[in-house]
Amino acid sequence: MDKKLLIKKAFEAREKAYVPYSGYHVGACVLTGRGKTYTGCNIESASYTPTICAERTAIAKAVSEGERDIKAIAITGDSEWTYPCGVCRQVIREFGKDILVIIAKSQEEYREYTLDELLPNSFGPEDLD
Ligand SMILES: O=c1ccn([C@H]2C[C@H](O)[C@@H](CO)O2)c(=O)[nH]1
Repeated sequence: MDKKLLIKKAFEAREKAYVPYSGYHVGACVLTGRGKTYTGCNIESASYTPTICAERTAIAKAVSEGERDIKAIAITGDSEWTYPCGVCRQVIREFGKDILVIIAKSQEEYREYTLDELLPNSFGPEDLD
């Protein structure tokens, strides 16, 4: 897995963030089992609540292209370390507990977690079997 490439793509996606209200830019890049990447940025709305986070933009792009086998997601934002919000953790969880979540401060400095570490004891699709 080319983690550096995922991080680079997340940084590029962050530049596309549409954030007229918060001014807070976030970028994400998903890697799938077939080796494909899908990027996302946050997209805000004048009525605020429809705002979609970068992570969910990237996941929506992957899934809507038929790619549900998500292996990793790299995230970068305007904080030194930008961690995914609770809603995004749950959305990532939908596609697996072992997904690698890379929180990137820069191209060189990043932290790695499994989704299960970020959202322990989670509720997921198996609960509805
Ligand atoms: O993990 C996160 C946290 C926040 N945001 C966005 C939502 C909103 O546009 C802005 C400020 O919350 O950052 C993300 O995209 N991902």
